[in-house]
Amino acid sequence: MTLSLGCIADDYTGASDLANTLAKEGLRTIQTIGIPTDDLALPEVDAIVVSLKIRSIAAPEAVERARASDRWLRERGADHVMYKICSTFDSTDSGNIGPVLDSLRADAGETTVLVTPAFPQTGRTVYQGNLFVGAAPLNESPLKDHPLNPMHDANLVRVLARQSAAAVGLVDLAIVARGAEAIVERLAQLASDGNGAAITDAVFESDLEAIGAAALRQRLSIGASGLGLGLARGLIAAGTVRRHERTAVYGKPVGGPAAVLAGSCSQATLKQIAKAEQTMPVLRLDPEKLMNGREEAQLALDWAAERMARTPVIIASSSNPVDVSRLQTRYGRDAVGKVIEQSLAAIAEGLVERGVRRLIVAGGETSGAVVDRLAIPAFQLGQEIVAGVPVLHSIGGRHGGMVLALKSGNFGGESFFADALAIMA
Ligand SMILES: Nc1ncnc2c1ncn2[C@@H]1O[C@H](COP(=O)(O)OP(=O)(O)OP(=O)(O)O)[C@@H](O)[C@H]1O
Ligand SMILES: O=C(O)[C@@H](O)C(=O)CO
Repeated sequence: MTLSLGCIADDYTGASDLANTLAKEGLRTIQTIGIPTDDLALPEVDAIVVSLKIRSIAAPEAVERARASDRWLRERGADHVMYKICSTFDSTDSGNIGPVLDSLRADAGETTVLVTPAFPQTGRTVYQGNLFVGAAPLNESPLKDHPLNPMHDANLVRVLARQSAAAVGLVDLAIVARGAEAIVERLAQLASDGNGAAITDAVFESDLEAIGAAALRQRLSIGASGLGLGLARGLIAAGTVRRHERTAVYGKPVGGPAAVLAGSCSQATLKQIAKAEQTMPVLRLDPEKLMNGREEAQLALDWAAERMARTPVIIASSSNPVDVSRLQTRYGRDAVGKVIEQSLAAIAEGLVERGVRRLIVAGGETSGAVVDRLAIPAFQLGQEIVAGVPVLHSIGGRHGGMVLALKSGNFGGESFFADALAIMA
């Protein structure tokens, strides 16, 4: 297999978001969980998205995993590798976007790496280096209260410069609007001024097309699904890849009981749980009890077992920002995140042992913990549920065919869970 595009995603929901975009744009794409073992049979594809769980771990480990994935993708023919980050630039002053950028840039021998988290389909736009979530600057959006990486600065030139050893410049919208050649020229100018990275403005899909065409002249780019759209269109326009309609991969419906696990505390997920509560049973876990032992997870499984033959069930740890911050002050942010993720992963395993084969997970870190626990090696892309969230069909793994949806915390409308269940046969 010779890849036309290699991608590394810093979390699993982000990976399925990107894989969905690439498939929608006509690239035959699969999502792998980490670097697959040699014995995993993969179909012929144009792009692979290697999903990592490195957004919130220590920077040196994140760097090591990203570099290994980059080497694996390039050995399979990928001339261009995109590092997929969150469209809300989720990170802290110690990383991990900057440190990964520095190391992949050195490995690729790149001068100035193009960086843009813009994804207009979900309301993420970048203007004069400032990231907007809908109409709000990043630091005024719900991301200011994120449990793991609260975002307090919308100016990405500043944010990235705090994390990276490289100087960071800007390719502004006026240049982007002039097209790919103007972007390439600006990158060359930024390189000669000593910049190792360039935050790139984008508001419309046409901006992303110009950005994609310019980025393909380089070996490395960093961004969210909007950049993926630009790269995919660029590869097709250049004739490197032939456009493929997304094919049905599903075979027989897997059927059986269905469940939703939510660890995301984003406002979107909180609203989706509240809406679903009107039509299906929801168990709200007590996070304090989860911190203090295993019984809460066992009780959740017993609760689900009584109901799931009749109806899909939702089990959620999600809380509002005040309760999240109270728990974190008591036990520490990392410990809380980890314990709750592992509790939800244990519940997922128990549900699957009890026959669940259709599973929706809300939250990137949560999805990572669940998919790792279930040891699913890769996914083929199914139908899009909403922008950024596809149906995923497992490839390999010890539980046979499963259908999953890994929902980024902030994605989807209020009726997301019911909508997803309706198409996850
Ligand atoms: N009640 C709670 N109190 C504190 N932390 C919680 C609670 N429930 C879940 N968490 C933790 O909050 C974090 C949520 O992160 P996760 O990535 O799963 O969701 P998200 O950030 O909304 O999604 P995404 O990364 O896709 O945008 C996890 O580490 C989870 O364990
Ligand atoms: O880019 C996004 O917003 C999502 O794919 C994501 O990465 C959230 O975890």
